[in-house]
Amino acid sequence: MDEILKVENVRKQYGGRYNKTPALNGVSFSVKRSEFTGIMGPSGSGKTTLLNVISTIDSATSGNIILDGQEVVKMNANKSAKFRREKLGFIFQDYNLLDTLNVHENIALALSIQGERPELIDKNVENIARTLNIYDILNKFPYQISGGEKQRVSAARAIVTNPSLVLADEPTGALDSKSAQMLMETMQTINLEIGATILMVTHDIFSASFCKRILFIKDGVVFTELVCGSDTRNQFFDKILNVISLLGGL
Ligand SMILES: Nc1ncnc2c1ncn2[C@@H]1O[C@H](COP(=O)(O)OP(=O)(O)OP(=O)(O)O)[C@@H](O)[C@H]1O
Repeated sequence: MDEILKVENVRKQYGGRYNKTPALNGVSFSVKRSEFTGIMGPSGSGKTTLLNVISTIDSATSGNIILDGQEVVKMNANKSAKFRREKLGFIFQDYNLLDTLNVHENIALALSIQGERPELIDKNVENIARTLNIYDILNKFPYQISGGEKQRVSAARAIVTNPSLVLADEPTGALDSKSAQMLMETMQTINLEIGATILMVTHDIFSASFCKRILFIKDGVVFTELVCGSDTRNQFFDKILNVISLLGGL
């Protein structure tokens, strides 16, 4: 497996000369193609900042980030908007679906913006909807579906463009435990069956136990990492719990 993402000694400081807040203090790690990696760490440890600098929503103060061969840190605004559209998929805690579009249109939007042919768009949307078990709700609007279904629609929307990397920030944060389990099974499907590379921030050990590797962030650096290897999900859950106890909780 080749490396799709390389994060090298990335620092991020918020504020000006007199009110500096260091958020990232030299983070380094890499992610291989088709890996499902989790990021865990205490509140304020820099997890969201890390996703934001990888996705060019925010700029790093120093360091280097290379995604699919492109240097992210030096991109100008025009290039980074195109980069986000073409290379990244996003799944947020609050879904971010457009209320005036139905499920099919929400999933199709990025492909329409890219100017894909309507027949191809329909085919892609329908294929993903079947895989993620949301085919029957394609004509419904976001207000007519459950939170769990909304999040599976967000997952479909995130991968319909076949992005190099899917970034998920607390995707199960607003879900009850049954919907959270269904979403994590969905994430596993897009990882194993579609081969999507996923980087997911979560506080939730159950959600994290679906990952193949967890990076633990503390005070803006990678403190340690755990690899699932041949562990069962329950064994991996226990190992994650141990590291979190060592960190003094999340
Ligand atoms: N826009 C900002 N301006 C100034 N400081 C910020 C800003 N965003 C984040 N910070 C600070 O940077 C640090 C890291 O924040 P970040 O949101 O990345 O943490 P986090 O690990 O995602 O936390 P949580 O788990 O609570 O969401 C914190 O000290 C936070 O207060």
